[in-house]
Amino acid sequence: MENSLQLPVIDLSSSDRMATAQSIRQACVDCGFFYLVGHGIEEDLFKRVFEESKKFFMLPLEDKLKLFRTNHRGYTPLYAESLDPSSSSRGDSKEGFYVGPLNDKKTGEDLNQWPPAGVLPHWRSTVEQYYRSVLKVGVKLTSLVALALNLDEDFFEKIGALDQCNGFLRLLHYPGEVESSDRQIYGASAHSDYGMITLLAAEDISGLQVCREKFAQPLVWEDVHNLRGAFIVNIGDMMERWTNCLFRSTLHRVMPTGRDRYSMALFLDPNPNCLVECLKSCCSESNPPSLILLTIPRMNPAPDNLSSQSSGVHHSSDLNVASVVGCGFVTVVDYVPSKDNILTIIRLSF
Ligand SMILES: O=C(O)CCC(=O)C(=O)O
Ligand SMILES: [Fe+2]
Repeated sequence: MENSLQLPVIDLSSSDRMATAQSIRQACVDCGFFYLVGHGIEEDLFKRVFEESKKFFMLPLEDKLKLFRTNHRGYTPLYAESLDPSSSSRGDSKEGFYVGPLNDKKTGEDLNQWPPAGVLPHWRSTVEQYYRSVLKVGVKLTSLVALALNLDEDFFEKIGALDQCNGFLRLLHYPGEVESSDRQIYGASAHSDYGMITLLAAEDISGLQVCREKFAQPLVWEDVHNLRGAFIVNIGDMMERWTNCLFRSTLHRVMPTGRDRYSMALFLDPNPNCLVECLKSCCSESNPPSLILLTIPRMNPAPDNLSSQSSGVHHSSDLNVASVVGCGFVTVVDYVPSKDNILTIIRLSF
């Protein structure tokens, strides 16, 4: 049964930071999703960046493919990925364009790819302006998230999570017309996001759904509607891990609506060198850390086209986690294959 979900509204501009932090805590514990208003980004900037995004996706495929994703930046064509590898669909019916950190502080180089200025003259400046603005909002929000966890507001900065700020902006286009198929087609199949927080801006077309109980059967999906001018914010897996599952990294997906849909997601990920471990304030003797990280040597050869997968529940044929841990109830939460090892994050139920 599909219902509509009323998300709480958080005002980033409120002067009562403690009250705002408390509302964020409630939202993250209840559902892991909320609307963010008072963020200070002008409507005109959203409008301009959506216009540029549409211009890019309207280019001939061969031009877009010249910017095919490398270094996690650039174009990903329709059906190129499936966020839920267990789904039987042919791939997600969406195309995207990733923009990473604007310059690498270590090397000074910009690894991003940009459409040629001769083709889209305002593209780079508009997208860069939006990237900087939304990243600033995201960083400001992390200080409130820290307060919401009874931590110092610069906690995530102090532990290095925000070093060389690892924000990835993804422009997305879900075509209105999808191939006819006897299999279910998803715009984005069920997944949770990997990082700390995600800030999503979507045009006024629905399609986003969340499932508040990712381990329930059957899964219940609820529509999330757009709130004009607001970001839809959600908690990612790393934040769930920091908080010992107190803050929820909620399963979500995008369904085709029959109309073209454009959205842009900023994924604020922790710096890759930052150790994400259960916060002291989120565990105790009676509430031990419930997510455990295991590195298991591979028994089967790795496929050539490895990509890390992390979301929802994954089952792997070449590992038997329960026997490794010797514990009755084990759910594989994340599953990150590499050439020689499988990094697996499991949830223990005692
Ligand atoms: O486009 C949307 O509404 C959601 C996109 C999303 O969930 C993602 O890319 O992770
Ligand atoms: Fe997502």
